[in-house]
Amino acid sequence: MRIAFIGAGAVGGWFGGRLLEAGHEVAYVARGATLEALRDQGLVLNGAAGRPVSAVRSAAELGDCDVIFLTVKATRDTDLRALLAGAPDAPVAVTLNAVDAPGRVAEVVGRHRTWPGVVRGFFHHVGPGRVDFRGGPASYVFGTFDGTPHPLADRLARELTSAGIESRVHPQVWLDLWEKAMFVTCFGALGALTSQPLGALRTAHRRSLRALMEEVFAVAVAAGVELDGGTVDRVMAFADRMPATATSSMQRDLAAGTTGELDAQVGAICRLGAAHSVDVRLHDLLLDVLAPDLARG
Ligand SMILES: NC(=O)C1=CN([C@@H]2O[C@H](COP(=O)(O)OP(=O)(O)OC[C@H]3O[C@@H](n4cnc5c(N)ncnc54)[C@H](OP(=O)(O)O)[C@@H]3O)[C@@H](O)[C@H]2O)C=CC1
Ligand SMILES: CC(C)(CO)C(=O)C(=O)O
Repeated sequence: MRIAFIGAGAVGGWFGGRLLEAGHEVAYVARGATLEALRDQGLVLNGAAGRPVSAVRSAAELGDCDVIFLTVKATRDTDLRALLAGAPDAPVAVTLNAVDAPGRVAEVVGRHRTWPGVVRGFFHHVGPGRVDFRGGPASYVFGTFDGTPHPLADRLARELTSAGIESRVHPQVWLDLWEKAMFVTCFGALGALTSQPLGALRTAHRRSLRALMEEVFAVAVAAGVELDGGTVDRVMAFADRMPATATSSMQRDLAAGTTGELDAQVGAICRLGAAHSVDVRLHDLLLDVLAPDLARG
């Protein structure tokens, strides 16, 4: 397959690198030092030798491809319309940790071309064109926007799995998207507040972690997402299985002094809570403490 990635960071770098190793044609939209590094040294996974890969400045330069992965972060500066301008007419597989990201992509390319998806695994962008995998499942669960089967989606799932990224098409991908949000938003924000990794959050701060997840559950249900009653237990059990030293990318961004995806993750829960009259006071408090400017709008 010919697969494009908009964003050559942790997730885009790892996924593209594995697909390259499996013999697929991969092209990146990148910028600055990452663009130069990809052109000069190729893509480096876990410190191995660089693999040559195609890299361009904009989606309009990509040429035909089967699927476009959107692998940028959902920060306040992320301009999806600009990133997708002139992109080839292919499905856009979304990897962003933000429950409203697929809807925003669909506003640009249409629902028929938007595949919401969920990445699991701990990927680190360790330098321009350099990515490390630091454990977890390395998986991608995705689906079409309305759950309609699509042969190309089935093929992508097979090819990703053969390339070492466990993948499947989920007929109700929104359930998984919210389940992932429950994990990453709660552990990332609580981790940022306490400056602790997952191991401490699921022990010393277990009650708070669970209470945050219960707020996300209530918002999802109020928004019409039919999560089952065992969801919070399942997400806590997932948190128990992940590495104790794990931190979320949002937590690391906050520690580095930027708000990163705080608005797209915590802010989204606050906004949806307000829209559906759900009490999300813990999320409101986190936003207020971690980024008072964002909380004030
Ligand atoms: N990292 C992880 O383990 C996981 C991340 N996720 C989610 O996946 C998404 C991507 O995260 P992650 O890969 O960690 O993020 P990274 O910051 O590592 O990668 C994003 C990349 O997008 C690039 N980018 C941003 N804007 C542009 C632009 N206008 N043109 C070209 N390139 C651009 C950045 O470039 P530059 O380097 O120049 O800033 C960066 O290389 C996020 O929503 C995250 O929450 C989900 C599961 C796991
Ligand atoms: C926590 C993690 C690694 C889980 O996959 C993640 O999604 C992130 O860091 O953004």
